[in-house]
Amino acid sequence: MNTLQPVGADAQLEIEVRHKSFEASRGGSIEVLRDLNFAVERNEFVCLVGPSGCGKTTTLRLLLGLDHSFEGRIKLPGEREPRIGMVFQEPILLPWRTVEENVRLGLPRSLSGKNLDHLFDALGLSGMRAFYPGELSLGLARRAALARALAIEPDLLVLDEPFVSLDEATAQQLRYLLLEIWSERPTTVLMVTHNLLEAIMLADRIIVLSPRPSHVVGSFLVRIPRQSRNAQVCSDILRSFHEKFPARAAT
Ligand SMILES: Nc1ncnc2c1ncn2[C@@H]1O[C@H](COP(=O)(O)OP(=O)(O)OP(=O)(O)O)[C@@H](O)[C@H]1O
Repeated sequence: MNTLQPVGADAQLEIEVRHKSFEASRGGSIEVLRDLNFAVERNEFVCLVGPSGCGKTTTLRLLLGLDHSFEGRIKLPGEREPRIGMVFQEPILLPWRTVEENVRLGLPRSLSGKNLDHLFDALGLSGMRAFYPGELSLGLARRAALARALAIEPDLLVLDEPFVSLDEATAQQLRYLLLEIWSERPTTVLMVTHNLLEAIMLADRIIVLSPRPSHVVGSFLVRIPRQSRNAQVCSDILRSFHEKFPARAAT
């Protein structure tokens, strides 16, 4: 059984899943996770990568409390009820509410009067606060979903391929925006991605999962400061990543 990945004493998030399976449609069960153990430090940005179908989204669903049928333990940040911001592949916005209303809906009472000018501005949404989701491109809808996740000042940000199926220029712009906002107010982030270069650009650490039943194969620390991670540096880091995870790097 592999142990928790060491992250120091300040672990904010601890995942210890002994076993998680689903009923298979043709009978029997599919074991998805077995002894999946890792921790994420306070304000650490961690990307989770692994082969398709290995259980990344399942892991996020367990930690979000959307699925309770598993053996193990999950420790979330904070002593009070943690505030968790989440962005999934599909930006789930209420179509009958404006962008601003969608963002404000999620605010806890203590932040209900919050001035959101800076956030909308930083995400390039200032002119679209009164728009309805149906009037937004996918890229803008993703920005609105990010705004909603960040507005609550989350203790934990959970991102499931938030930039997938965007054109590369839009995706890159959103990655920069995310980093800019996150640098102003760092928080603990767990993000699933298939894009290793994206993980290298954003993460402090990349956790690599095995095929099903999934466990942690290892971690890759991205030690170079983010401001120095230009295209050449990222491709050098990618080479080191592939050297460390030759076969398992496929995502
Ligand atoms: N509700 C469910 N019922 C049955 N099987 C499920 C259910 N949800 C997920 N699975 C199965 O569990 C496995 C893991 O799914 P999951 O979506 O977590 O993988 P993933 O690593 O996020 O995949 P991808 O990278 O392709 O998005 C898959 O084989 C999937 O078919």
